[in-house]
Amino acid sequence: MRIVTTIAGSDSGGGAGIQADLKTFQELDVFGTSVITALTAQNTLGVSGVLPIEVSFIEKQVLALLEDFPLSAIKTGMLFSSKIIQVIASQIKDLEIPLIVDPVMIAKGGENLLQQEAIEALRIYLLPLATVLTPNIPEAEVLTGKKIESIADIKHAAETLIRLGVQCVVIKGGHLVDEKYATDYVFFNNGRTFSMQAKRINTKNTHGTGCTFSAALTAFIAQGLPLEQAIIEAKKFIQMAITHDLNIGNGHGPTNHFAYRKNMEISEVTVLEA
Ligand SMILES: Nc1ncnc2c1ncn2[C@@H]1O[C@H](COP(=O)(O)OP(=O)(O)O)[C@@H](O)[C@H]1O
Ligand SMILES: Cc1ncc(COP(=O)(O)OP(=O)(O)O)c(N)n1
Repeated sequence: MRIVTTIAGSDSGGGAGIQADLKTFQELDVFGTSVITALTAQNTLGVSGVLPIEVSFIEKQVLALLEDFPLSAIKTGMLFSSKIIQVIASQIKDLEIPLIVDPVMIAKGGENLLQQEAIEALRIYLLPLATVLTPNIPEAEVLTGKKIESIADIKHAAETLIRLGVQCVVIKGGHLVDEKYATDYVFFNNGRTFSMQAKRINTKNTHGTGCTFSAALTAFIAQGLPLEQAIIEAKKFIQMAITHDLNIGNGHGPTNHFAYRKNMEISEVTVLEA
């Protein structure tokens, strides 16, 4: 049994954050552990409160895991502050364990999940450690300081992020204006690049899509899938989860973490070579 961990914030509503990650891990047959960086009071309508955990206690959680578990992969999500980022980076920097960094910044409702002052810390301390970085378009814009309005801009953003030390970057296209497809763009530090195109599902229930995608990627990497295959399989997982979305709550409902295991419907993901 492969063991993985997620270092992220708790979503009381269960659709994103630690809860989405652990559900995804369970569905993909890896044993999930967690380090909670912050509590959020959250539901499908939005975030009504954020309570960061004391940095020394976050450090303690990481230590507790490292002294007992041979982790096969580590994922980070909501990290909230520069102090939290620095402590986590120094605790994991010498581990030779794949690191998947989902640079969570803003919740769907617009609430800040990462303080403004922490962006530089992400760039300096965490990105150089990342095996895979999975920004959405607004996150890629913030990390590179440049607006993204075209495929050429996506490519430039990826080049900038790779120069910061990231081995592979998946720029997710959920926020792109495209009625037909949800396309994600993948770039490796050896120059290899491809994109993944899937039918855009017309639904408001997309809470936690980014967390779920990166958690699935973490699980597939932990299972030993080659990186390229793990990324494509994670895209299939999220496509199924959105296709069979759950109408839970009154706002943006969660995705369906059960769908992939139940093999609910073959949902096509087309890989396009650059
Ligand atoms: N309506 C949709 N239909 C199909 N796939 C989607 C849809 N919205 C987002 N996705 C996919 O979900 C994943 C998360 O993307 P995105 O929404 O951009 O990230 P985040 O949740 O971090 O904002 C990506 O693979 C993206 O292409
Ligand atoms: C605790 C917590 N972590 C992350 C998020 C953001 O999740 P994401 O997958 O980007 O989905 P949306 O919030 O955009 O729906 C969160 N909301 N809470």
